[in-house]
Amino acid sequence: MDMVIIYVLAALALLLLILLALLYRFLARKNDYFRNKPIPSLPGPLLLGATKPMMLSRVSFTEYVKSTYDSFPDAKVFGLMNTVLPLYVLRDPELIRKIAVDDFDHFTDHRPLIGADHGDHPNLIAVKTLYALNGQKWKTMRSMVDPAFAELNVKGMFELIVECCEALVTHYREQGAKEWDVRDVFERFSSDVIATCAFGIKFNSSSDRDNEFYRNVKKMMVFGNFKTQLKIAAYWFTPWFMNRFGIDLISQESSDYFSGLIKEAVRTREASDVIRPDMVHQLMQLRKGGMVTNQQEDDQQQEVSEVTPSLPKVTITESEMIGQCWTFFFAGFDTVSSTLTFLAYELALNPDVQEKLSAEIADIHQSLKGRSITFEALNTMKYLDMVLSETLRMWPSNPAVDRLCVQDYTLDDGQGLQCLLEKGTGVWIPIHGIHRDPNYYPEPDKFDPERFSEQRKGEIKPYTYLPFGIGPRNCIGMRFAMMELKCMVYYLVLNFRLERTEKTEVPPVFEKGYATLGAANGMVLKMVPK
Ligand code: HEM
Repeated sequence: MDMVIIYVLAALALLLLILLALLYRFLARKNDYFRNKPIPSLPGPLLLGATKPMMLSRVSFTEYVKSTYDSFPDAKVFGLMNTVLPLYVLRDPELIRKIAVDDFDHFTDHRPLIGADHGDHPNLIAVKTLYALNGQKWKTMRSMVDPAFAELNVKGMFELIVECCEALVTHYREQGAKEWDVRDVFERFSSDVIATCAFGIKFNSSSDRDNEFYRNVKKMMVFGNFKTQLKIAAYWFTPWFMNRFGIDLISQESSDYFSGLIKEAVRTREASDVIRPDMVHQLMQLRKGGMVTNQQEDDQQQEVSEVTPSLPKVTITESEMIGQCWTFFFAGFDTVSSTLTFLAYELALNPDVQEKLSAEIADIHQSLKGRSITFEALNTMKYLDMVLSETLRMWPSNPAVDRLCVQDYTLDDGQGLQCLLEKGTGVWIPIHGIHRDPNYYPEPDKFDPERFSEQRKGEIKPYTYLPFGIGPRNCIGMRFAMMELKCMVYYLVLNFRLERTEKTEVPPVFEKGYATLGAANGMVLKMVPK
């Protein structure tokens, strides 16, 4: 009897060994993906691939993109394994154009970084944001929300942003000349703008420092903790499982709080006919009116118009509406606050640039004779635009953007390089590497807004300046972001001189791991009221 048990156990152990060996062989083959490709590639261990240092949070995403970009100075494209996914890293601007613009229909999707909308579980919100949607659902949603980000509608939100800027400078002026962690200053600002523009509620997080909205934002926007990193890994490896069981990136508590705010705003407005020029209003209009589209109907939410049956009328559901307001968090919180943080840092380190910008702002302020800044006046400020453009070149908040290949594609540079990109593989556009490449930007580590002057901006090679991404899937919030950033910089420089202190970390230390650009230890600067 004992012998039987021993045999069974031995057989099971053998079976396990065989399974492990097969798994090892499968993963090893996968990891060897680029061996027979006509392009160079970066080696890496099984499972973590060449992205190991970033996945183990030993380096920041920004540093990782730069070092890998520099690994193959003569290659137009190279390969690396991002965990178990083969990624083609495009170094050549022409190939970037081909993939992200000309042949976009082969690369319409993102990898499932924060989940993929395979089902319609009511718990899931992150996967309903525009960034996470893929395929036809993305196309339909993008064309629906596009008008909300058009110039006229963005301009409608200008006054709301001015109110946030004025509240911020009033508070910090009252504190006198003092050192501040400007990352914290701008995160509070970013949160107030999202509250007023996307959720329809006013907060002043500079003076009311412990308000519930900001507290909830801070709780939610922590992506570095173990639990969240584990969820992100699970979205990559088993997106269908996460969706099937409704496991969202956002905790249930945060989801309930923010969704509740939007539902409440909708109820109040429906009851009172109040019109506020914000995103809730835009999306409510969309819900009421729907949108006529020629796109294929593959979505339960599409209704066929009675008048023109061939043109389905698409409306937005409540959970999709909530998802689009959430987009502001995922896409517009860190991006805006980190750009402002690094802009303030550069102004403190480059007093000549700060002085020139201050002079332009003072001129405009004088011409307004004490009135608040206007949308039109802001857009006449050329030097402000140059300073912001240079900040976004040196410090793009998204160091790289990705695309997922949805149909086999032959990459052809027209000069002998031909390489098959299979469906399911990924593509990276290494923005930070390109922006710091001396071939495109001489002295790339120098903060020099003159690169974007009327005389010199023509020297910038097409497809080498990509802070907002590229092609039909670029940043839909670009206009909104530029307005928000410029408005804040106007008020900041009008009211304060920014100074470097002993506590200012030069160069800055970046947050480690797979995250957008962020100053790990904050960014201490002195704000001296003028
Ligand atoms: C400094 C500010 C910002 C920067 C640098 C920035 C940059 C980017 C980049 C690089 C992408 C990916 C584009 C691509 O893959 O080609 C993106 C996507 C996106 N951004 Fe922004 N962004 C900023 C602010 C905002 C704001 C304020 C919003 C407002 C909601 C926003 C909404 C979005 C959305 C919805 C997407 C996904 C678009 C899609 O997949 O169709 N962004 N952004």
